[in-house]
Amino acid sequence: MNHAGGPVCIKDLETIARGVMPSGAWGYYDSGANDEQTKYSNLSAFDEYRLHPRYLRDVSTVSTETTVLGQRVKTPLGVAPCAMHKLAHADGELATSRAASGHGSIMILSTYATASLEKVIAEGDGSTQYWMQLYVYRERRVSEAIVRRAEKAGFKALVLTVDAPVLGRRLIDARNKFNPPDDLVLENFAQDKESKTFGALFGANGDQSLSWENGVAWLQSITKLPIIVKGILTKEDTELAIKYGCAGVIVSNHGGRQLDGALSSIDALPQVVAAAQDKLEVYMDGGIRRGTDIFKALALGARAVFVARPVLWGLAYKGERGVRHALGLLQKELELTMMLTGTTSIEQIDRSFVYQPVNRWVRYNKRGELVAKL
Ligand SMILES: Cc1cc2nc3c(=O)[nH]c(=O)nc-3n(C[C@H](O)[C@H](O)[C@H](O)COP(=O)(O)O)c2cc1C
Ligand SMILES: O=C(O)C(=O)c1ccccc1
Repeated sequence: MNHAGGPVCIKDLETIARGVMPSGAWGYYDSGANDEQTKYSNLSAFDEYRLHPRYLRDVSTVSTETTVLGQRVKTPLGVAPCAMHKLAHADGELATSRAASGHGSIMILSTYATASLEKVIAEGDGSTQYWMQLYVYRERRVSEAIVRRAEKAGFKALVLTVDAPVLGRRLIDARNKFNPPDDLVLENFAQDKESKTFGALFGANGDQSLSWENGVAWLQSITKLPIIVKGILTKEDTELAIKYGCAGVIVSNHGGRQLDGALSSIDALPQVVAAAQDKLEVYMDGGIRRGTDIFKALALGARAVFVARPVLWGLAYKGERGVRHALGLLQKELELTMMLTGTTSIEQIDRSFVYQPVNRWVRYNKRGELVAKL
């Protein structure tokens, strides 16, 4: 592929990132769990929804402004939490933060970031909301310390990831025997060399006995920040999130990296939206690579969406400028989709703009190529 004129879509960025990243780090970013069924179905499920455009509606001005947790954001497209941005570029999360800040939406910072949360938020210009992602440790003091720092630094919400009581098995990483390089520092909590292996992060430190009571209710008891639960795929868990006073849920399967065979995010979204009944906000991530994907998720009831791998690919391509490029491409594609569907504001995007996936006829093969299925 010729990228001389610069990448024109997220797929181009993926190809470039694959070419420039060391194979171990690339494998870690790219991989899904086991057979990667869920990773691929996050992508192919979007293709099964078709759009229903309306015309002659004056689309000369389009705005993507909306509100999230009661605050205005320029766009409903944010950055999902990802561990270790420094695997992609030496500027790591600081570069991502500067790019996200210009973009004016939300950046969720991973507990396993390679820059401290104070430094990351200091790169923001005030137009972006920062949310802190948490893995809750057996040693609650460690998690509480991160909560206190996030509160003090100005983070607007806590995002509790619930789909990783144990790390999913990623075969590429197993083959590469991949572990974070020694010189990467996870700056948000103290660790020694041994405790930085993936096994230790999730085994020794993580709390596999985490529950709604000792996790979510505990967190509610120690902070006033809104709590968002990330990794919800069912109406039952959405009802529990309401019962436990959460401000929002992120419909997500962790980019297909945890339970292989889990429902794709876009397919899980409608049941979560139905159960939410406007009692909490519903966001989603997983497989967003096009403006049309964002539009479909909004049409099915998401208040905002998040992207992970496209941001990492942008970072690998050109640091801050690369992330700007990735977010800019998606933003432009969203605006184009709005104009071509006859929608000029986010509120106008509703279910009437998507067809239900009655014909499940599009599939990707393992190489990510489109194959039609009867
Ligand atoms: C390399 C990588 C690291 C991730 N690290 C975290 C993490 O630290 N915490 C978390 O909640 N989710 C993590 N995720 C999951 C993402 O937040 C997100 O749910 C998912 O990747 C979205 O799908 P997408 O990559 O198709 O956009 C990670 C994903 C990737 C690809
Ligand atoms: O890779 C992931 O999906 C993830 O959440 C993670 C974070 C830190 C270490 C290992 C895995």
